[in-house]
Amino acid sequence: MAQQDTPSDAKTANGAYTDFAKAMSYGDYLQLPTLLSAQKPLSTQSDELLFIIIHQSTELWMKLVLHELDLAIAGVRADRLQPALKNLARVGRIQAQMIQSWDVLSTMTPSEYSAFRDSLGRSSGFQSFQNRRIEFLLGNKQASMIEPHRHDPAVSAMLDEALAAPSLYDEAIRLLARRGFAIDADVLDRDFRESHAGNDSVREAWLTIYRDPQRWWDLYQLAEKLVDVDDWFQQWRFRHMTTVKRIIGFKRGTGGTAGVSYLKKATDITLFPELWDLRTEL
Ligand code: HEM
Ligand SMILES: N[C@@H](CC(=O)c1ccccc1NC=O)C(=O)O
Repeated sequence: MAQQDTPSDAKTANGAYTDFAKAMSYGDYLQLPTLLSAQKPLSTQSDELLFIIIHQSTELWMKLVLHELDLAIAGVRADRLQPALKNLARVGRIQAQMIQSWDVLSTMTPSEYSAFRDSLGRSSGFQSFQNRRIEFLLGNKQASMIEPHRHDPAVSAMLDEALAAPSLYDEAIRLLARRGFAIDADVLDRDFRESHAGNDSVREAWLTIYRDPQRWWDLYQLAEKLVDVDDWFQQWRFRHMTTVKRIIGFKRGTGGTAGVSYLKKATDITLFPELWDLRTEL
């Protein structure tokens, strides 16, 4: 009987196994039937498949970004900086992929997109709950962004929790305090539902670190990883805005915002303000 559960050792000429009636195959492990049946264009326009795949692959990368950011936040909180730096380095490489994917999408012309845009209804990336959780973990907090998710209790609970929790940068600032830097009490104990506003005591701490990197090497490395993430996030937002401009011009967004002007405003967002400010003073 056990013998029936054992796959045969039948092989091709180059030694590859061929019997997957009983053994786990590549497609089994990766759930490919599920993954590859999730692309359901609503129109007959052939470019809609590109549109769906770009979004789905970005959402998969976002899933990994969230996984790595959760680990990085927990690592900084527990004073385990080296593993957290590794998580952040990986986030950076994923962001590079996400930025690169705008070039693939830009092969779609306005004529091609307008042929299926109507079938998107009110759906929009504005309603990406993974993107919103990433923004919250990185400290860009806006409670109203949870409203489009109120119809989904599980998603809104997840976003409520992320909104109320200290961000990656809040944890980095708490670490500075644990290392002996004089950080204002109202920065350490604040309402985390709001975005962090630039603060002199935090800027002074980072300045001290950048003036003597050798002495503060791990904090200096953390700061540069944070700047990488902020820089690449800004680049992603910028490419989103320019790609949208070339595909829909200045039309309103399906999500209800003014469109390009909304996205352009978002390119000004700075997640870790003191880390940018210190460069002028150094
Ligand atoms: C033809 C391509 C695209 C167009 C025309 C487009 C257009 C827009 C517009 C106009 C908005 C503003 C909200 C609205 O009113 O709809 C928006 C938001 C958004 N889009 Fe796209 N988008 C495109 C591709 C993508 C892709 C590939 C992603 C990747 C997942 C994406 C993710 C987002 C996100 C996360 C937001 C929310 C941004 C924020 O609130 O800060 N978009 N998009
Ligand atoms: N907001 C876009 C529509 C859009 O791009 C979209 C629609 C459904 C799912 C994801 C989308 N991507 C990003 O916003 C538009 O106004 O054309």
